[in-house]
Amino acid sequence: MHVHSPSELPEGDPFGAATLPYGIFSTPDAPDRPRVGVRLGDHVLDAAAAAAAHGSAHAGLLAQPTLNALMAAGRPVWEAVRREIRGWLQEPYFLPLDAVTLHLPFEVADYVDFYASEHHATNVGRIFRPGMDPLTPNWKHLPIGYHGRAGTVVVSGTDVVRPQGQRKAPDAELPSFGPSLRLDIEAEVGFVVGTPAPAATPVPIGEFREHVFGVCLVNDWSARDVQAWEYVPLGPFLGKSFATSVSAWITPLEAFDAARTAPPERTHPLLPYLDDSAAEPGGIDLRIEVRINGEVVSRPPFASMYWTAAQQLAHMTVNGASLRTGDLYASGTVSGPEPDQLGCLLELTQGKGPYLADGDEVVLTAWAPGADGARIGLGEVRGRILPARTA
Ligand SMILES: O=C(O)/C=C/C(=O)CC(=O)CC(=O)O
Ligand SMILES: [Ca+2]
Ligand SMILES: [Mg+2]
Repeated sequence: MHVHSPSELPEGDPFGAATLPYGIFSTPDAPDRPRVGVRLGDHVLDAAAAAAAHGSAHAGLLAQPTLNALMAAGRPVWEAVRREIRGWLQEPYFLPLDAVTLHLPFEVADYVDFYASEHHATNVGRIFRPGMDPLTPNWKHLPIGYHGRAGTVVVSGTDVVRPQGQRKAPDAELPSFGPSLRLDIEAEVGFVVGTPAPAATPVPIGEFREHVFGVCLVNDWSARDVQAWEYVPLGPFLGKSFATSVSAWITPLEAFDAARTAPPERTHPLLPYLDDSAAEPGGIDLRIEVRINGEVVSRPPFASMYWTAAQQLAHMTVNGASLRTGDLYASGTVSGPEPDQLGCLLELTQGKGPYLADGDEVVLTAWAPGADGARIGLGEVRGRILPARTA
């Protein structure tokens, strides 16, 4: 039942031979045998079958139901496997993408969400804290983040039930309980940790590549009414923990080498552990598109992010916190300087709404320039809102 991949992909296909993202798939005839697949165009390489047929030393890693074993194996193995996969692209181990089921690609260990877009932080600060400085005094000195809920990270295509909770309108005397009336999206880019790090051994900026396996798209669904009432003084909690969607494909970090770009100029001196002036350019020129019910509502530019993923990893571990295979950290909402580059409805509607309605479907896509005119895609992250389950 395997087929050959298409020998020619359309020019500029974001899933060409320069991308080759990893995912976990199963087929209808073997639904309980999820395994590693690699996307090429609109086909999936059955990497487990190809590895077994070739007697690859990595066949065991590719027959797993999650990417965690491969991710834990470390960069030399990641590079060896990628070389092997390139050698299998002309072979008959492919399945049509629409004939497989895609699963959550890795077991999420911890989930951290940052707040790294200066434009987003400024806009949200103005809306949530009018009359105060929109950027808090720490913002330019450290990448602000919070710990999210790893167990509610879901794969693209999973429906999202409208959350319920406490919310209090500014003019109401008391809080009330019910379905969120301000359900929002947050367009973000996620980084997936492969190589773990023991406690008390901070990961310097220069070691980012040794630890980060790949990149995905993230939609950090946010109930703004719940969030605005609950977050003082400890930050986001139930307003964001009900669901976080990730793409089914994890694109290897090195696929973005040609898209590396310098982050915006730093306006404040950085402590040495965050100083990236001598490191490889930490930004990535990823262009995101946000669609709601098929219509493009925004094009957030990831290159505009103030804090880089390498700085975020250095900051996450500088206190001695360990890293585990499967740790996911997201960039924070990606918003650019222009009104059509904002990464959430809170900003796109200047806090006035409308927010998501039941039945709305949100799709995030993104691509970055590769070498020789290629496009490097991130897999889409798709989610539809289902009505709240009220009693
Ligand atoms: O500034 C606030 O009070 C709230 C900020 C957010 O909701 C943003 C958040 O989750 C972090 C991010 O995605 O940038
Ligand atoms: Ca977020
Ligand atoms: Mg979330």
